[in-house]
Amino acid sequence: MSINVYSEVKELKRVLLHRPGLELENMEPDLLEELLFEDIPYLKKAQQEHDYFADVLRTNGIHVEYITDLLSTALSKDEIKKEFINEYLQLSEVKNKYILDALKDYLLSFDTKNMINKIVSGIRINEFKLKKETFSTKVRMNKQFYLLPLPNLYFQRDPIAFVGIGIVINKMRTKARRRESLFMKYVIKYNRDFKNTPVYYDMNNHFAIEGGDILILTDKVLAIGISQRTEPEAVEILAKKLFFETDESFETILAINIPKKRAYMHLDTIFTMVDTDKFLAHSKLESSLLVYVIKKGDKDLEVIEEKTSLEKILQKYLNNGEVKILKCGGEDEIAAKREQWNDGSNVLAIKPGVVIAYDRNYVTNTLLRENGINVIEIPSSELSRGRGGPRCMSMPMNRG
Ligand SMILES: NC(=O)NCCC[C@H](N)C(=O)O
Repeated sequence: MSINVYSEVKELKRVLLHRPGLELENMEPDLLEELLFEDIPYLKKAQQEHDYFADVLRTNGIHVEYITDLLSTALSKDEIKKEFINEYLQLSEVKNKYILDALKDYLLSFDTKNMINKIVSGIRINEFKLKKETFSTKVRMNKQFYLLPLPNLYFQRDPIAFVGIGIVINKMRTKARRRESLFMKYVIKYNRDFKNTPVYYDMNNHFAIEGGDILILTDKVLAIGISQRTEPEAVEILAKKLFFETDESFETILAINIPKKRAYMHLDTIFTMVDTDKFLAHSKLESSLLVYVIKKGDKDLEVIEEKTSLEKILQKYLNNGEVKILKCGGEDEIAAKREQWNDGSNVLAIKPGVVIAYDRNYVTNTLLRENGINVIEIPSSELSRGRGGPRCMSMPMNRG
């Protein structure tokens, strides 16, 4: 099934996930801030919740793929495995030659699937002994991990984005997540099912962009958050690529300037599309917005600034007078803050008007239902501790 994503809400046919694993158990309180977590999910329950999510998708006829399986197929030959490990260790900034060599040997001692699991879960200092110890290895090893875990990998929305028939391989803003994009880079390069997928942005670019900031509103209009994680230069590079170097149908990018703070981490933390004319947003979103409208000019990008309400801007550029924005938590201020904290604004549309949402955000879910949206709830005690919802946990590859 080819890559085809020209909408946020059209029928979802194929989606990419990562089932959380031992990487969650390699977090401890002193590492949380660096690893972008506020709490430690209980792995067994997080896996049950995630399996429930995947089952809901399958029950609705959606083909679920796991990133670790796709990578495992891509790393089918020894020399590709070695190339991947080299690049991964480089990105992990392992500089000491003795440690580097030991890590390469250690990783290559596993079969491909277990090697990938090791890379995701992280490698503790007490897992193996170095053949040679020196002053510098001693100093370097005065910590808990050779390689830190990738606990955010279950948020598959962020390291990449499928756009149209192509892929944006993201340069992640934080060191904690930078290595995640490498997984898809190798899938595109070496997994034959993906060999014709054009790459619209590469992780080697200097400027950060994350998939949670990229929303495909229609086949003509994208919304991209300029956020804590996505820089304007990256938006500019992507806009030029899409408009001038591809045959994609996109004509307009609404670059939405959102507050640069954790509570507004990505555009999809505060704003998701639930139907062709309905959106769900942070209750305080509208007052704080400046939107740059980027269009394809004759030779260069044309940019104008819009400062009216987001509803009006969407009505104008989606050419749809009916656009309505529902507020996370409704009119109850405490519920709005509580449910926003638990990713109430972050739902995944699987068809126009049908969304998957966390069960704990019941005020928002009721409001959605009152507005004609069919809400499928999934359990959320543990998954929500990573500060991402159903949209963050999934990367659509095909929407019909
Ligand atoms: N698109 C999203 O908002 N993804 C959620 C990412 C949460 C993760 N703990 C992070 O801080 O990157």
